[in-house]
Amino acid sequence: MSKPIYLDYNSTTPCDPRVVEAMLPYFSGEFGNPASRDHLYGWKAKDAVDEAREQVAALVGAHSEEIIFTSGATEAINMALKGLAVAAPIGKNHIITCHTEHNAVLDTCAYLEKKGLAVSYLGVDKEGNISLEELEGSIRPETLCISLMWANNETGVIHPIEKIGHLAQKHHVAFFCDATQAVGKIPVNAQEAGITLMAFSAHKMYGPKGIGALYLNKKSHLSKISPLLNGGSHEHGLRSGTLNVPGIVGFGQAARVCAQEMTMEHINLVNWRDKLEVALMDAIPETKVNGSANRLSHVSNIRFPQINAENLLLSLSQHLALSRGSACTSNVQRPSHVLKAMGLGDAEAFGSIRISLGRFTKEVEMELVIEKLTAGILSFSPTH
Ligand SMILES: Cc1ncc(COP(=O)(O)O)c(C=O)c1O
Repeated sequence: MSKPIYLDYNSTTPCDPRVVEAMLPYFSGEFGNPASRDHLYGWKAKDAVDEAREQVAALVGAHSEEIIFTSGATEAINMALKGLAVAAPIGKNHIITCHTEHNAVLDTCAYLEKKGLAVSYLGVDKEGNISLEELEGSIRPETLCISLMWANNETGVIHPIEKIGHLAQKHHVAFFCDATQAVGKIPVNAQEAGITLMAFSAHKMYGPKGIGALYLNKKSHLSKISPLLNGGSHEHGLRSGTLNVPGIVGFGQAARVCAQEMTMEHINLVNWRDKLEVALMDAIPETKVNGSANRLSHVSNIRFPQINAENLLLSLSQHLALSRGSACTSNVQRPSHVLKAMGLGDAEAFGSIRISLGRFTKEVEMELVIEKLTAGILSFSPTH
């Protein structure tokens, strides 16, 4: 039986074969610990980590010493927000974020609220955009940090990052950005965007799972954080623990390939994504794209009238691997908090699916996707 067509690249991406090839020697032959300073095994591992750090830094407009390796974006987000809160000067105890952030940010903010910090949550309009006026009006003398994502994982909607960075600098507030869905997909330059700290993850950009990074702008006094993990003083004392050398090498290789190929990928994916949307809107009346204005080229969050996305995707699962939004972490079916924040009702949110294309999507697959989706949706329609 052939595998279903994978259309869930925002959840995770397959490791690029070039990434796997680069990683393989570091599991057994070159197994050294980069912290071993007294022999060749350690030196070779350190050289590989140094090179990968440079590759990752180059992709995001950073210097290599500004990259701290973590186990993924969730850890980097916790490290940034909790680390800032612990290291904050007395009286700096307010964070500004947004209702449409990933749960890694929202849950960390909820934790910090329980610890006594104040958090302001910005709303979004029906396209998923924040208001810069609301953002600036929310900044208080005690504001420690603005935490806003680069691109949304459910809709692909892109925030005006440079303008947010400018506001943060104007008011001397740290700007933490969850750039997990943007890095490797669109040009990201943390320094030019005025970002103080930034989280991202290898498995969203054709690298391995279990490795990510936190960018810390070394020039900014606002980037001071306390570590979550104490131990061997790895990563400038900010993230102790023996480094995941194969993962780091894979991350570096993934960054190198993305830097070379992301512009071409964008051109293909935006074409196919748009064709898909037009075909679905033509075939099924009242089909609407959620957050269509300014978004990543490979993402479509689309809603159909009178369907239940969970049932639809289950019925199509033999042919298509699609998702309802963010990967489900519980058995409870709740409407997407992102779509609700954009003003959708429960039924509209439950009737929405996320299609995310990627590097290994083929143009010839699009016909089958359109055919299967259209037939599936029409078979659920009560008038059919
Ligand atoms: C926007 C965003 N932030 C954070 C994360 C968490 O990333 P990781 O799986 O590397 O912890 C994800 C993954 O779904 C994401 O999409």
